[in-house]
Amino acid sequence: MKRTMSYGKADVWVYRTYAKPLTVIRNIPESTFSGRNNILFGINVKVAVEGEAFFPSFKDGDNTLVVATDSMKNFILKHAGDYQGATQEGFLEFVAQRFLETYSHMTGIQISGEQISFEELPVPTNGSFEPSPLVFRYSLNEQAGASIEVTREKDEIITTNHLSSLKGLKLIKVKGSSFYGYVKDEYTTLPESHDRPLFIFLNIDWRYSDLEDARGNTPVGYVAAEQVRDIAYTVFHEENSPSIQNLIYRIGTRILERFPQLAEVRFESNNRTWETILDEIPASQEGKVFTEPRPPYGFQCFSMTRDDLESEEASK
Ligand SMILES: O=c1[nH]c(=O)c2[nH]c(=O)[nH]c2[nH]1
Repeated sequence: MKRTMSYGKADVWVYRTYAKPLTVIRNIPESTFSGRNNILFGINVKVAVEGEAFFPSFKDGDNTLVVATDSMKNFILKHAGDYQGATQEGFLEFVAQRFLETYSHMTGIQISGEQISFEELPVPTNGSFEPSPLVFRYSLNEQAGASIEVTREKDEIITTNHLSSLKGLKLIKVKGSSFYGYVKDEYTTLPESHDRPLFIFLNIDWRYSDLEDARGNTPVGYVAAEQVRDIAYTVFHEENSPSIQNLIYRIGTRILERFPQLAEVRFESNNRTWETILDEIPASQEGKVFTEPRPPYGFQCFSMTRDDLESEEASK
């Protein structure tokens, strides 16, 4: 069995100003997103390096070949200035390739990032409002993520894995969700609900058929996390859900329909349905009062490929 052995640096906060803008995005009906100006390109990077050459550092305390993780941090930051592209995926792959080119005893790099989002702020400009090109607001909302694996094989450096993601999307739908018809046995205490305030946390991952689209180097090939977010909330808005399981299936179907360049979509959802405290408020048409649910929470995991889409279309 292959041993686990890697080391690296996490929480490498990279802020690059005036990176190449991300333009030419595929237009989809669910989203007004048309690109990122990348005036601020911020990523929290984690890198892990692999190589048999590091074994003596673990076994014998021999640091001869150890590249200090502090130097890895500097390496990442320095290369943020050299990156010519417009996407997180492209940047991470670029850095990983440079690591293998620079240090011949490294054989594999696993690198991931979470984009730090800075929101545009409208400022009065020529009689209306335009986004300030100078001041941005740090956002604690959902984030775009990416992970890339690059390996040395003989004399070649190849990218062996990639995944893009949207992390921590939190959506509440105040009515129009149900959950009933499930198994009833001696363990069941949950009342059926025909209209619940459905609060969900979503992590969505997607994989491209062709990595060149993920790099952002092909016209309309890149799928922005903002567009995936917009599809997720639009489907939630449009359709009444009988369960989170079915909701994520429908979101996945829509994502695969809109983006033929994707091979796979994966979900991890959390059920954070609010607890109802007051079902009716006197003198209010339909107001209620809710609070946070008590732990524990439920979750769903599901992955879909284009085969699911084809069988979905065949059954229509
Ligand atoms: O959408 C849901 N799916 C479940 O499987 C489940 N189980 C549960 O208790 N509540 C819910 N909600």
